[in-house]
This record gives sequence, C-alpha cells and structure tokens, in this order.
Amino acid sequence: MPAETMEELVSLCKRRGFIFPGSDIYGGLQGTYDYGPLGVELKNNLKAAWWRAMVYERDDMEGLDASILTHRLVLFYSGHEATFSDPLVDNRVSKKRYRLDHLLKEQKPEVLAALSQAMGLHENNNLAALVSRLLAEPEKAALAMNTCRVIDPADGAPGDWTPPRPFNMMFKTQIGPVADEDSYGYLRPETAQGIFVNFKNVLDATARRLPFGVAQIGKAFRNEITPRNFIFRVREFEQMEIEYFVKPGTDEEWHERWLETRLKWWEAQGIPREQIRVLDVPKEDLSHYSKRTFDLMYNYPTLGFEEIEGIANRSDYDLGSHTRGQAELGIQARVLENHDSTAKLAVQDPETKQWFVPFVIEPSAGVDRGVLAVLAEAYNKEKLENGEERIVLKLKPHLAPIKVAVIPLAKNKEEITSYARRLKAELQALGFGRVLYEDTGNIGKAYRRHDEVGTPFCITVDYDTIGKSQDGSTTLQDTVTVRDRDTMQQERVPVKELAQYLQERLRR
Ligand SMILES: Nc1ncnc2c1ncn2[C@@H]1O[C@H](COP(=O)(O)OP(=O)(O)OP(=O)(O)O)[C@@H](O)[C@H]1O
Repeated sequence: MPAETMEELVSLCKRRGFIFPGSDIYGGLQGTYDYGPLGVELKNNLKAAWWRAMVYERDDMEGLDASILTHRLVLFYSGHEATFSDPLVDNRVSKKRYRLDHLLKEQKPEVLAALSQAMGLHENNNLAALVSRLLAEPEKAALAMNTCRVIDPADGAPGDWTPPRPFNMMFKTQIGPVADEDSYGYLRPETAQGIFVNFKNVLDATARRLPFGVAQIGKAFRNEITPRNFIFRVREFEQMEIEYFVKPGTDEEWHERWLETRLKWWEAQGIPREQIRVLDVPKEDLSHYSKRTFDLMYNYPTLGFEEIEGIANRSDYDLGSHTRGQAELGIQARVLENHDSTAKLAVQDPETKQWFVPFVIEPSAGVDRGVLAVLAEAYNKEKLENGEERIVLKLKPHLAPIKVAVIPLAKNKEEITSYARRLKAELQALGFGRVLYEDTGNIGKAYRRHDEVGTPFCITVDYDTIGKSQDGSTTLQDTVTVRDRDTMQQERVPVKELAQYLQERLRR
C-alpha cells in the first residue's frame, strides 16, 4: 500500500538523506529543496529512464540542453511576459498572500455561491469563471470577497482582502555589468522555449522530417505565490519536456498517442494506471498557447489527485510566434507580430512545396513531482511475523538509489572485509548503478536501513565465503548470501554467477 500521508514521506526523505529544505542552516529559502545523497541518485535514475525511453528507444527524437538564462524577447514573443501570471490576493489583516484560485478552493460552497452571485455569475461551481470575473473587476471583487466573508485558511477568520491582480511568475534578472533598462533577461519558466528557438538549428543539423521531437531535461523557475506541499510546488524545479513537431491536421491523433505513451511510461516507473486520472482541461482553464491539454493527475498522499504531467497540443502557436516572415506562413494560432526574429521556423511540404509551421504536441513532466509520486507509490509499511514493523521502499530496481549493498559479516576479519571490498569493486564495474560497501551497524540494522531506502539486494560475505566454515567444510567457498528486499528471502549464490543473477533481476 502506498504512503498515506505526505508527512511520512517528508520524514523518510529527511531521515535517510533524500531531500532537505534549501538553505536550511539559515532558516530555509521557501520553495527550494536540496537533493541529498540518495535523492540525487533517485532523481538521476528517473531522468535517465525518461531519456532512455523517450530518446534512445525511439527513432524520431533528438536531445537538447538549452541555457536557463533567456533573452527577454524569447519570453516576450512566447506570450509569457504578458500572460504567465497567477491571480494574487492579499489579506490586510493577516498579511498573508494567496493565489486566488487556491484561496477559493478552501472556501465553503455557500461562500462561493454568494460570491458568484455578487459578481453576477449564474453558475456556483465554475471556479475558473469566478476567478476571471474577479480579476476583471478587481475593486468590486475585493468588496464582494469582504462582504461574502471569504475566510483566510491561516486562521479561519474572514479576511480584509485587497483587489486581486495578476502576478507574473517569471524571475527577472539583471544580465551583465550595466544596469540599464534593456539589460535584463529571465530564468526560463519552462524548458520548452529553448527548444522552439532552436528549431531551425536542430533541423539544419539533423535533416529531420516531420514528425519528430526534441527532448530536454532541465531546471525551470517560477515565482510561485505560495510554494507548498514539499517538492510538489516549488520555485525551482526540473522538467522533462518533449516538443513533438507534426503536420497540422495530424495533431489530434498524435496528442492521443502521446497520452498513451506517457501513461505507459509512468506505469513502468511503478505508478499504476488507476493512480492517475486524465483530466481533459476545460477550455476556460487552458494556457494561452493550448488548443487542448490532458493533465495527468496522480493521487498524491494528503493532496489527492494533482498534476504530475501536462500533455498539451500547442498548435502552431510557438513556432508561429518566434518565426520571421509570419505573414506568408498561414499561421493558425493568434500570435504577436514578430519584428525581431532572424529565423524561419517552418518546413516545406515535399509535395506541394508550400511552407508551413508545424503543430506541436508537448508532454511536459515534472521531475520533482515524479520523484514524489514514485516515492509515494513505493512506500510500504509492513507488519512482520515477529510483530515488528518495517518500512520498505519497493522502488523499481532501475530507480533504486543503491542497487546492491555488500556487507562483510565480521568487520574486524581482514580476509572477509577485503573479499567484500573486492566484490564491491567488481560489481560496481558492471555499470548497473551504485554498489555500496556497507560496514556500519549490525547486519539486522543494515537490512532495515536498506529496506527503507529501497536497495533491492544485500549481499553478505561471511566465513563460508572465504572457505572457513565452522564445520571445516569448504563447499560454500566463493558463495555469498543474497537477500531480496521485497521477499526478505535469502539465497546462497556462487560469486561467479552473481553478475548474471543481479543483472537479470535489476533489469525488471
Ligand atoms: N511550481 C512547480 N513545482 C514543481 N513542479 C512544477 C511546478 N510547476 C510546474 N511543474 C511541473 O511541470 C509540469 C509542466 O508545467 P505546466 O506549466 O503544465 O504546470 P502547471 O499547469 O502550471 O502546474 P500547476 O497548475 O500545478 O501550477 C507540471 O505538470 C509539473 O509536473
């Protein structure tokens, strides 16, 4: 059974060195987290699994690693400067700041009904419509929120609310030594734009034909109004994004295909289908670039179903926004007139010779939200036969931070420790991931610790291994005990068969 509460995960992550709060020794920096010794392994393994499946195992993908610092014109023409904002509202009494839609979600139905009525809306349960109406008439909205007694979730008391306003979430930053008006840029709010502005470069370098995709994993930054829920909503996070370029008219079919591909991939990471709901995002909630979006909503402990990945049909909006010569390209999306771009981001139909802007399907997954989901799903609390309880992370072996722990049974017996060290080095050289030489604590404690961090196999080197069995026999020489994390079964395996034994089981 997966984790029941977020607290269980937060506590395990801190205790075992997966994830720590950012800038912790100075009181923390809200919305930032640091990945510790095991967290970095898990996160790298998740990213590697994505890259393997989305790039190496397909024949229609290329990779990219674009810079994080981004020219302001990229984010001007992409529409982010004008529209990448969340609705913000302050409570003058508590001095707390909220994202308006999050605040409304915390209100009782009768408060929402009164507010909708006060704003002249006929439906009571259309949150998106209510938010946009409140933003459209901010002064009236503040009055209505105050008379309808909208509660501040921090103290449960009605707030004294300011007029709501859009808050741009991009981190603006000075670039270079001269602090004039034009020398600023942004930390990218999504990795996607780096792919769009490199479209022609990739095309020229690879001679790809439609349909094909470009994949990228990297950091993105958003000045979230209220970062919360551990690594679920943070200000610095990582995305695994694909921009898949297709011929207009085939976009809807490709959108459905990518939905299926991505659900399968999450399943292979240990997240069963029934734990993910697909939300066909209502029109009024769509981002400025989207023709249609499927949100994959994972059932997070404590939070319930929340977005882990968005799969958007971005139409020809992005390439159309960034291309030069817009007028001749028959762009379907509504885009800003571009006077600055130097590249034609379009392709030529091989038959008609007509130039056109491809449509884009974008599966965009959060690495951090992925790590959280994988941890939640793997977390198990088990009652043992002796009445004790064990916590075990049943991670898929390819995601486990440590694949194998090699444990010498006696820490002060040189023959045993040197055998174990040699074995560790040999297994490490096989290249299936991290192998740990483990000589802290007694063997029972080592097993518990490795259960908790998801190590699939513990290997013990003992007196039998070095040919010094108590009964004087040498039949078990050069064999070791291999303990399976999930079944807790132990078997004796000849050392010369270990490589194959582990490789077969770690691949699963
Ligand atoms: N603040 C964040 N912290 C962690 N991951 C994030 C954050 N914002 C977005 N992501 C991840 O990036 C993915 C794609 O970004 P997208 O712009 O679709 O998110 P979003 O719809 O703005 O998310 P939300 O509605 O939860 O704010 C999301 O599915 C999520 O996994």
